[in-house]
Amino acid sequence: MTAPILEARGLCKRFGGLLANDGISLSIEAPAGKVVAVIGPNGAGKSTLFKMLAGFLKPSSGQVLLHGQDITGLPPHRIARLGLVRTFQETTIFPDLTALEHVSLAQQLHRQASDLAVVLGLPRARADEARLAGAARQTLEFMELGSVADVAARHLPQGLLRLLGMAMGLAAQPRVLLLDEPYAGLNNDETQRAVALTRKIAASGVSVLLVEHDMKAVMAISDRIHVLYFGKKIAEGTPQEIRDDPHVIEAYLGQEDEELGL
Ligand SMILES: Nc1ncnc2c1ncn2[C@@H]1O[C@H](COP(=O)(O)OP(=O)(O)OP(=O)(O)O)[C@@H](O)[C@H]1O
Repeated sequence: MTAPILEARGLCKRFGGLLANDGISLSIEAPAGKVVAVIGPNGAGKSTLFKMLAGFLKPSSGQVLLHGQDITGLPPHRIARLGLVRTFQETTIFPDLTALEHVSLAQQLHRQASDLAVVLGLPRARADEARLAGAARQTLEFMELGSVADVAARHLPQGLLRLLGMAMGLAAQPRVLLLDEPYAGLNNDETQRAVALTRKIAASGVSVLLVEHDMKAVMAISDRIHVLYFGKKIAEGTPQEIRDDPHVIEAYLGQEDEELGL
């Protein structure tokens, strides 16, 4: 049997007296290219889970496995090199750099030539430079950002900045891409565009794990959904199963800012 693409086993995170994640287990099974969502009311522990998966927080206990390899507690850059990449947030975007420069920067994570070879201008490093420049443009084209490649980030609207963040994640050539609230703050058209591009990413063979409050988008895009509530996982299933789950409906009752799209 092949190992799951990504697996969390009994992840716990304690902040003082608060158990923000209480034994969370989930897995993304092969084949690659699925979209899996983690939902839950505010404070349920979704961001904490994501941070542990990507190495930004050390679990109090539990394990994270990527393609069967234990990556628990590794730093984010090592996890990214192994293929699990969390998208860049707007705070990682530099106003004066162009879209292309952002993707090129993100690629540095995965450059094959050693830094020394680059400094010495060795042929292998120069060949790498050319290959990377081509790949950066391709990534922008893939995300339908080709026409704004040379536009400074300060001139890009929110919807395109979000796509640029995804393009930067893709530049690291992930096998699993973690998207943290990819549609938050986007208008309807921007959300539809971002959802379509998320699908395109998954169709290209990259497994996508996302945390999102926009239930309409989550229900439309997810193959599988995991629901957190006060640090515990209370449900897992297809969008239809989640919509019909009485525990989930109960957890969401009284939430004013979120709807299950029932
Ligand atoms: N660094 C921290 N120190 C102390 N408590 C924290 C820390 N990070 C998160 N928490 C707490 O852990 C709980 C879970 O927070 P988390 O951000 O993971 O929830 P969430 O589901 O992502 O919420 P939201 O949907 O509002 O982003 C909350 O009660 C939060 O206040």
